[in-house]
Amino acid sequence: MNAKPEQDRVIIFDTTLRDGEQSPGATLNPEEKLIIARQLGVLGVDVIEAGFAVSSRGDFEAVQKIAREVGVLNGPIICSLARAVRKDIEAAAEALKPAARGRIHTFISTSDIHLTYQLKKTRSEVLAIAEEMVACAKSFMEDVEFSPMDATRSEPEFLYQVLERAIAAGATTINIPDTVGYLTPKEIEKLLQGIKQNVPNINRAILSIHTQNDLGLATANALTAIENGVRQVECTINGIGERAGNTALEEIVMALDVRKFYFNTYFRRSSDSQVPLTNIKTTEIYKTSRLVSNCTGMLVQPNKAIVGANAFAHESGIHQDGVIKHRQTYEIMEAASVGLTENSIVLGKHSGRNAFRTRLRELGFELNEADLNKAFIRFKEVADKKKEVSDWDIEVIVRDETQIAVEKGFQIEHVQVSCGSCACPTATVTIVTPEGKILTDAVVGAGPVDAVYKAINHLIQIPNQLIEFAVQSVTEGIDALGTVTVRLRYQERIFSGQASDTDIVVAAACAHIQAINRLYGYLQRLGVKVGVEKDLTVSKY
Ligand SMILES: CC(=O)SCCNC(=O)CCNC(=O)[C@H](O)C(C)(C)COP(=O)(O)OP(=O)(O)OC[C@H]1O[C@@H](n2cnc3c(N)ncnc32)[C@H](O)[C@@H]1OP(=O)(O)O
Ligand SMILES: CC(C)C(=O)C(=O)O
Ligand SMILES: [Mg+2]
Repeated sequence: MNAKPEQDRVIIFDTTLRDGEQSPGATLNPEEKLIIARQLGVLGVDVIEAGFAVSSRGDFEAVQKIAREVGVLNGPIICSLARAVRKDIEAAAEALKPAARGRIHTFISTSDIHLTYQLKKTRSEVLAIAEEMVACAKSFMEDVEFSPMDATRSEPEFLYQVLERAIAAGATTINIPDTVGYLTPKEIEKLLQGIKQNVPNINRAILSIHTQNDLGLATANALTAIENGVRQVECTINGIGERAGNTALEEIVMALDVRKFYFNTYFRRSSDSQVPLTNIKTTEIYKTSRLVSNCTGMLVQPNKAIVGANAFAHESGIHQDGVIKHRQTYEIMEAASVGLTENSIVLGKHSGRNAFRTRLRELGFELNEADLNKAFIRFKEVADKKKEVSDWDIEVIVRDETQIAVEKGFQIEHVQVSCGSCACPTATVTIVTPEGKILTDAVVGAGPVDAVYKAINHLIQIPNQLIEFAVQSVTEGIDALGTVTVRLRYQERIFSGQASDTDIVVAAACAHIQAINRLYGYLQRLGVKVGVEKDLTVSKY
């Protein structure tokens, strides 16, 4: 029995934890994935693609944990990706067992370029595999999604045949991926009309779209797809994903919200209906965006629609004049609608626990007593250095003090640099190894951060190449918290770290050690011995 397609709203299928995690360097451990999945649940997504269960032990564990803890009754559907390969489908089914509602998403390419060069299979072989593997997934669960990879470069007649067979074999959702981000909106429209006219059983499945952003058209293409009968959109927070990323959840959701009257006409409802077109709690968008950025180390560009730092900022006099006179002269949505708060109580060095806890609650953080105490101590330290502690500062403090997500490993005990126009930048760094050894080294570098990184690398002796270093001022003013993001390369893999402090050299050291710890955890899982135990300057102070 196929599911009855839902026609009156858009199903939000979040793939931050699968396609989003395919962004180079955005690798998440199971604990981090669980933290994000919980927030996606609060945000109200309909489906969480939690990972690709067969791809690694860690991803299997992540899908299973999310299925157990987030995939509860009335919670989101939890999904795992699987190639059209029996062992992938079995792994997905096993990992999804604890979910109240699970979904297997299986896929196989349909374009000739993929068939010839990647799969090395004929069209008739792919047709048979698609049918057989959808049926295999169906033998484990009712909810099965099928994607013809590279659909948008496939020969339409062959695509129609594959889709018809997949639906006949039990696919309840048919997803059309623009895998390489190639089509324009008009072409998306033509493709979808062709599918609706030429796949006789298409009405038995929910039609879905998955758009990549290689030409910057992902959101335009997904919205066009909605106008053409698509009722599920696959998207990611902040638009992260393979290469240039996927369509951003926040863009789709806010377009459907802000332009509701326009989009209503494509649904079975009156054009002035106020009923939301998605189930998303839009006021959770901003917090989710920050969480994903913090966990993945993928910075959000300031001019990013909806969640960028400038998205609600007005710089020029004419715009400021207009907004002061009447907000809607230059704003099409309220900052509060995506969860940006306006401060009424100013938090600073004289604030107490109650004000701090109240603000945390307003920002959506419910901390246990121990975490609250840790965060409060850090808050006081920051408040001693800054006039005013903003919401962004608080968010960073909560992240730094309460996230257990980052791999445990080396810790920075002490960082000191001496530099200046007449001095050789020199860093003295003390670290504590995972075994509790205290190691100190002093190194000269091209600049203070370079000296710190050289000292850390010399102490830890895990080969790595720094490929990205970015400093962002989290808040305004000379006393702002600075966030440093680093990316390290080790062989083919990239590891990221992020940390904040009013001293950017300290933030840089902490971000570097966080990335190193992720690399260290990875090497440990592979059983690779690292060189920290070698002969070094070891001192106790
Ligand atoms: C467009 C997308 O986003 S697709 C999802 C991409 N995501 C990922 O690849 C992340 C997870 N991937 C992985 O961990 C690994 O690639 C694994 C575990 C899936 C497979 O690893 P390996 O067995 O070592 O294969 P490898 O990655 O080298 O090559 C992929 C193989 O799968 C085949 N393949 C690719 N897609 C499919 C598919 N949808 N169905 C069946 N087979 C497929 C390829 O033809 C190739 O087969 P071959 O080894 O016989 O030539
Ligand atoms: C696995 C599929 C849906 C995908 O991510 C793509 O084709 O881009
Ligand atoms: Mg994709």
